[in-house]
Amino acid sequence: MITAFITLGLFDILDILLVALLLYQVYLLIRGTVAINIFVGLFLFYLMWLLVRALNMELLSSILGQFIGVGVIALIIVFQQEIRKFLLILGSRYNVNQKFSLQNWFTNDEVGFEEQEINSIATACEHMSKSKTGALIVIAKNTDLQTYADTGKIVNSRVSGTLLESIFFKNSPLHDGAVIIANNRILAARCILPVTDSTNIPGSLGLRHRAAIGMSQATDSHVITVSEETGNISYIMGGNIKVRITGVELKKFLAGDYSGFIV
Ligand SMILES: Nc1ncnc2c1ncn2[C@@H]1O[C@H](COP(=O)(O)OP(=O)(O)OP(=O)(O)O)[C@@H](O)[C@H]1O
Repeated sequence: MITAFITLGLFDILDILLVALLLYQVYLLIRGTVAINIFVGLFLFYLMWLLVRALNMELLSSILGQFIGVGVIALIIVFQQEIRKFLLILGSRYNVNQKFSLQNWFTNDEVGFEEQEINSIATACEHMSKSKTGALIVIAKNTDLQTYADTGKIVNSRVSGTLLESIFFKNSPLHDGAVIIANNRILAARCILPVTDSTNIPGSLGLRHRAAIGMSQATDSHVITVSEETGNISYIMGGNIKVRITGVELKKFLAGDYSGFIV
């Protein structure tokens, strides 16, 4: 044991750091969800197995060992959704599709949000906030949102504040569900988003906000909500929600997160 510590090399330290980083990322991913309880349960189970093995309790250790033996498969089944989310975030953060796309190597036409479009989204949200018109707007980054757009009605129109307001107008046939903005266009309306299973969301926030948080966890897109009940504007990204923001703050967030961004 002591020898092992004495021969601790550079790669061992790197190994430990990488495992710590991995565990931290897993913690960030499952923090606030029911998965954290399962994770703690499994960890305690593993510690117990180590303990009974160290105490040479043959029978118990072989029974627990049987479970540990199929542990990896059980982990994949239990954490199926989290593993999917982790790979999705990893894939879209170091983006695969766009950074390495041949098109980017040969063309220089970055399609970012123009200030005018950011302003029109923010102004529409301000108007809807004043009139207490509920809204749910997803703005794509790297992740392809076509599967989500397919759950609604395709609009495929230039980003316009007036159009956003008309879509969410209470009597409009498209007002229910979410609008998805991608590639600088309003791609679809009436879309259904995945609802988060996080347990640490204030009870005052209903399904619209839970769907916005869920979408920001499942993809790298950022989401805006306007509450029908309070008129509050919220900005959601990576599972975190900034509630009660002003139109000016919304413009600032959008400008920071999307200006010059290849969408
Ligand atoms: N999974 C979902 N995907 C897309 N839109 C959804 C989803 N869930 C709810 N919504 C939209 O949110 C609307 C309001 O839902 P709800 O009142 O439960 O949410 P809320 O967070 O309390 O919103 P508000 O503060 O506006 O009342 C629904 O009518 C629907 O348009």
